[in-house]
Amino acid sequence: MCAASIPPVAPAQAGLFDTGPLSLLHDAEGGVSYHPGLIDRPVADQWFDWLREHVPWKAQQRPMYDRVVDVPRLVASWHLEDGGLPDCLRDAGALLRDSLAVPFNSVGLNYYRDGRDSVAPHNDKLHSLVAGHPIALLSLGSVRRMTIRSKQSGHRGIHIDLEPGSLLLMSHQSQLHYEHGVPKTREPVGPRISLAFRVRPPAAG
Ligand SMILES: O=C(O)CCC(=O)C(=O)O
Ligand SMILES: [Fe+2]
Repeated sequence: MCAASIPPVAPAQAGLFDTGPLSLLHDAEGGVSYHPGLIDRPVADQWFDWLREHVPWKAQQRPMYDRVVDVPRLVASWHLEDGGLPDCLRDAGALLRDSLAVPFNSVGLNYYRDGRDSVAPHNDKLHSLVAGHPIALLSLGSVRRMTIRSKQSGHRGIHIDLEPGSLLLMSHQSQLHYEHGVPKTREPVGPRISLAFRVRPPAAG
C-alpha cells in the first residue's frame, strides 16, 4: 500500500497553496498556475517510490509519418472509481477534488526515467475532457522543466521547473491556445512521475 504509515494526505504545513501560487497565464477559466508545496516532501517522496515500483508501467508506440516510434516515457492510467486504484492516487484525487472543487474522475501517470524521456509539445485532447474543468498535474520525484508556448507563432515560451509535491493547474480553455511539453535534457536529471488528473466525459471513462 502506498502511504500506509503516514496520514493519507498531508498538504504542506502552512496549508494548501500558502507557499505562494504563481500565475503563469490568464484566461477566463483561471489560466495556468503553479502551486509549489501542495504535498509535503516526505509524502511526495513516499508516493514516488511506491508508484515507481508498483505501477504496471506500459511502454507505448505511436505512428510517426511512415514509421512506428517508441513513446519516450512510460505511462499508466486509472479511473478514480476503479477498485484497484492505489491508495496514494485515491488520496491525491480526493485532495484535489476537495480543495479545487473539481470533480476529477481520471488520472494519467507519466514516468520519465531520465533526461531522454520527454513529452512533445501538445495540448490535451479536448474531446476527451469535460469543458470548463482544469487539468491538474501533480509532480513527484526529480525536477523537470516544462515549456508552455502559445500556438500563435512569434511568442516566446514560458519555462517552469516542476518541483516534487507541486501542482500545475491548466484551464480547459488554455488547451485551445497553448501547448505544453517536457523537453529532453542533457542535464543529469533523476526520474520523475507526473499525475495528470482530468475530468473525462462518462463515455470516455
Ligand atoms: O509530465 C507532465 O507534467 C506533463 C504530462 C502531460 O502533459 C500529459 O500527460 O498530457
Ligand atoms: Fe498534457
